[in-house]
Amino acid sequence: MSAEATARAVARAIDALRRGWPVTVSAGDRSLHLLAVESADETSLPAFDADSRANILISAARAQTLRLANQREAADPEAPVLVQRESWIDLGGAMAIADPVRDLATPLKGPYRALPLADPDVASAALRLARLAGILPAFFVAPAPIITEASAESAAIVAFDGGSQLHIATRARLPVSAAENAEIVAFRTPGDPREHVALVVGTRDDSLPVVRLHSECLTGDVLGSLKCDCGPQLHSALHQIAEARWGVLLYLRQEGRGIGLINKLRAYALQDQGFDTVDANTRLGFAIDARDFSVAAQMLKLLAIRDIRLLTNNPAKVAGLEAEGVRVTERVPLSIAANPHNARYLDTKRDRTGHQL
Ligand SMILES: Nc1nc2c(ncn2[C@@H]2O[C@H](COP(=O)(O)OP(=O)(O)OP(=O)(O)O)[C@@H](O)[C@H]2O)c(=O)[nH]1
Ligand SMILES: [Zn+2]
Repeated sequence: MSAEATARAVARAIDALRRGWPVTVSAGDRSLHLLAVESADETSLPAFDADSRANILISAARAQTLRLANQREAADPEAPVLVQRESWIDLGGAMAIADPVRDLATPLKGPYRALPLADPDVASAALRLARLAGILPAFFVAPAPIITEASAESAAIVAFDGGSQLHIATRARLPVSAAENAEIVAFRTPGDPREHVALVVGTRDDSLPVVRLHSECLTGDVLGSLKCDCGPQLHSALHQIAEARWGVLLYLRQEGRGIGLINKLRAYALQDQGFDTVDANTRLGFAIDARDFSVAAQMLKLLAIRDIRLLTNNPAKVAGLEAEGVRVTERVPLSIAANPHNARYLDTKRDRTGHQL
């Protein structure tokens, strides 16, 4: 299959997962037939697994909270773990395994036992697919081969994130309140519905552009959430770029550090229970930061920009760009005054995710 065909297969599998349809993830002749726990219901589950024998695939990070009786601790929080299906684990029980927000309300049953995984690479790709679909990383695994709605290859799922075949779809003048002289450039990847954009501000010349990589935050960017610093960072970045000779704001559709809006809001519900932003992601079964900044490097390349001054407090953004051949000649900090609602979040970024101010 061509790269575009395999990417399309991944897109179909993402769509199927969100609709609650079973999918197959495979590598060569090794396959897992899966039904997402989050989108399963009283009709789809018995159709998928008539004898209630489907084991449940989750990530190591989530398994750690569930305290599986015989699990060895995995170094990788996103490593796959297969939980043995016990007779008392019905759909509600599976949801309690999948969704940490319910941990306080549903005192967890147990003990849970881990089973050996025959194809950990295929299972890992399945967990990654759940993240791309913006659902909880938890699946029923069919005990025997079945026919599913969509089938994706594990290598294509891994490649999907990188924005292969990214291209400029269109561009237009877009005067904004921070800068009347601006142009919006829209990017597209076949098969990936996330449309990233760049706002090129000012008139390009030989000087180094000031660049900001901004990951989408609906709550902060649009609703003015006080829980994070995204909205003020977005506006401050636009003004700083406008004050420079020229520059670019890349608006990356990586809501919730790449776990999607609904999973981010689940992380907020966990923060209401007392967990910080790092532990909330881990309890959901995700990495602390699931973003891939190589797509930003590709966008810069398509804009013919190689050397930049980068507005950020996050060294991972500098490293992510440099690994893809962008030269960050200077990191310019972007600090925002704290408020009572985001002070802990900003402290956590400084203390636990290496942000520098
Ligand atoms: N999962 C999760 N995502 C969050 C949370 N708070 C904010 N975000 C997301 O974090 C991203 C904001 O990160 P950025 O401002 O781009 O980058 P950063 O890593 O903080 O680095 P800077 O460049 O220093 O701002 C957005 O996608 C937000 O939706 C949270 O508590 N949990
Ligand atoms: Zn935010």
